[in-house]
Amino acid sequence: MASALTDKLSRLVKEIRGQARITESNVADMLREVRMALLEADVALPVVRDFIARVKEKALGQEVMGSLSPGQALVGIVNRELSRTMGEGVSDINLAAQPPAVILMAGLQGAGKTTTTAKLAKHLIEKRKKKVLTVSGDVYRPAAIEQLKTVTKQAGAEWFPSTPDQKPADIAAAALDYARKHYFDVLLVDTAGRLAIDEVLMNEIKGLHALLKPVETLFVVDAMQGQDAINTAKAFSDALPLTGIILTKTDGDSRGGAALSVRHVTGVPIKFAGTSEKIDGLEVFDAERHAGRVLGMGDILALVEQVTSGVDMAAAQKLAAKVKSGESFDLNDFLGQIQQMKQMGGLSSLMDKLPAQMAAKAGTMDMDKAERDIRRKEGIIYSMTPLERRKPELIKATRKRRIAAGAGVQVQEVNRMLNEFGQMQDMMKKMKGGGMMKMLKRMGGMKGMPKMPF
Ligand SMILES: Nc1nc2c(ncn2[C@@H]2O[C@H](COP(=O)(O)OP(=O)(O)OP(=O)(O)O)[C@@H](O)[C@H]2O)c(=O)[nH]1
Repeated sequence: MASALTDKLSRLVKEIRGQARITESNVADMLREVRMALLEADVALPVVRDFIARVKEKALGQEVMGSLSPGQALVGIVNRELSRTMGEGVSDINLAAQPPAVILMAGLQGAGKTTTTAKLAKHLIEKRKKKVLTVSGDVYRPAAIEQLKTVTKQAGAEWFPSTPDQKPADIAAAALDYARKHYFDVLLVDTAGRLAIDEVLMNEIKGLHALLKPVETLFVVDAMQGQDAINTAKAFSDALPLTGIILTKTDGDSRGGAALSVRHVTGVPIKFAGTSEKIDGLEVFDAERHAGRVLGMGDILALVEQVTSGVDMAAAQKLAAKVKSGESFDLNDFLGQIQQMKQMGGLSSLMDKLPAQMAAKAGTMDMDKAERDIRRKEGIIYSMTPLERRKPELIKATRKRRIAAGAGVQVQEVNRMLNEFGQMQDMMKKMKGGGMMKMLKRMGGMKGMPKMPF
């Protein structure tokens, strides 16, 4: 799905290149694709509509900078707007209250509240150096209290006992009293999972909120939850003054569009993301990374930007034309290619941006070694005269020794470089195209990669 969208978008990026402005007509198709991508990622329809309208408003009439096409500029706007929407106000847990600061956890059944309560306890102990007490107000699911006890122990926090025959309000009051008397900094209150349509249970959690006056009321929501997330979030945020969202199960294979819907209707920040079932599987929410995932593009946008901003298009095209016309590829051209790659941030930086499956294939290469090798080659070429760069076959043994000394390498290395260069020249003749251009174009043709805009 992800690569299909990337393919579509990059095709459209290519189609509308060469126009100086973003207009209604040149981006209509692209916006349609973005809309489809968001719907496929389970973002709720009203949220998609609103989002597209905002992007359009931002984008229309915008001048397109430098070598970017309107399509590329638009993809950039979409991505930035998506992360801005999800990322604004992102912050750690607010503990600015007379201790104990109470944190109330709310959400649907199975959203991951109990697990997340313990993860949060661990986070507050380790990162904020707090003394943390947990308590379960879930008197409906018999195993829930025991589950919280077990995970609290794993987190290294203290657990306050409760039993299924107690009222949640009584449990909460007793826990709060205990936390005060024993100087706890934070009291985490886990609650029963409830459906928003269950009025009795919704009233119960409202009562808990009134009693505990929590500094944080966190809505725990499963990233795998589809279109319905918007209704759930709305009902919870109507009933409770939510202060933040924790998105769980982001390690699942959903595209996590629920995040955008939930953020949109509640207006509160997504503070953390659950990344595994384990106790340490909690991360501060990274809006940018999540935006890429919702769009299904990974770091591809960054790569497009890097490639298009780094490559001197004119030089690359000249080189391609030169080789195509049968003129020979010389060491000056080779040097030019090395320099272009450096401008793009070097090999390892390019590799970092590749989609996971390609990066895994490339992972067997020793990047540091490859980059060192390229730098040495560059040094060797710099020690040659312009004529030698054009016609390396003229280089005699004595000159080779001089060149090696100039570049600070062994003569064998100069020989190896010249041999490799010879092989490359042969390959170029066969390919009838520029090396770097060809490589980029090939990358563009690969699954999951954008077509290059030339
Ligand atoms: N993979 C993954 N699993 C998670 C994550 N968070 C929670 N889970 C799992 O989701 C399931 C439900 O989690 P619970 O913490 O029991 O959910 P709950 O909201 O307390 O459930 P109720 O008490 O029934 O309302 C458990 O199997 C957890 O291990 C996460 O971030 N990633």
